[in-house]
Amino acid sequence: MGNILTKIIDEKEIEVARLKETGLKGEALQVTRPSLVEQLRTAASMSVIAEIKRASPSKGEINLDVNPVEQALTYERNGATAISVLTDEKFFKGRIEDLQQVSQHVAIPRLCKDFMVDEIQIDRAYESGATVILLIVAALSQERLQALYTYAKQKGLDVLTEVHDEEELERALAIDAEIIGINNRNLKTFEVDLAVTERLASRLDSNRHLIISESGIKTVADVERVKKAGARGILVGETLMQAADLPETLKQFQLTL
Ligand SMILES: O=P(O)(O)OC[C@@H](O)[C@@H](O)c1c[nH]c2ccccc12
Repeated sequence: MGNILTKIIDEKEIEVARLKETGLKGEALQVTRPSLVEQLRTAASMSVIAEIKRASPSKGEINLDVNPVEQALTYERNGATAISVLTDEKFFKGRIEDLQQVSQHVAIPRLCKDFMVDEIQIDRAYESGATVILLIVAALSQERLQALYTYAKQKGLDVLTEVHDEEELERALAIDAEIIGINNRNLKTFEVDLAVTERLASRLDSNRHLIISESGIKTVADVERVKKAGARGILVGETLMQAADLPETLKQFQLTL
């Protein structure tokens, strides 16, 4: 306890209370909503979920001046499977408006990357054009995990269920999660190790579960490594936000499966 994840979750509870007071728009953006599951299942090459990430608690500033729409369009043009938009303001310097704008400009799936603790955040993500939400197993009781998962699926959203160790993986399997994100970064200590993907993916049937390796992917060798472990997709933020040649880097990561 006393780690960054607990701190973020405490902050989210406050944000949710505020959100409930203000209320939502009550109308969703009229945008196409392609299925990420479908894309992952049929892809012949490594799927890249490319992230819009200005800053993070572990790295500080990453790219504060980014234009989210321009960045998302570059991702889409160069073969990204989906766009991940960090919408947390306090710790990641994102905003929900980034997701709204990106959703109006790209046709590929959009992941609302935030710390979901309440249904109202899922409603807001949907209104803002998301097609996928993230659920972090470490941040939720089993009961809340199940409830939020069911709620999101009922709205037609895909769910990326994030795990970091064996116990969390068991909990993800218990709710029958289909897309499993293995986070190489420990959200409590910030330590990054691609061996986490290797260890946890070896416990999964990669035909049944869609495995996404998340965080710390920097080189084509890293992509090779998680591909060998059974990943169908990778979630990449920092490396793409800081790439000297973004189109080239992004294309290189799309290894044939
Ligand atoms: O910038 P990286 O190391 O490529 O990581 C991207 C993504 O995996 C990371 O942003 C992330 C994974 N899970 C999260 C949960 C909350 C916030 C952020 C994350």
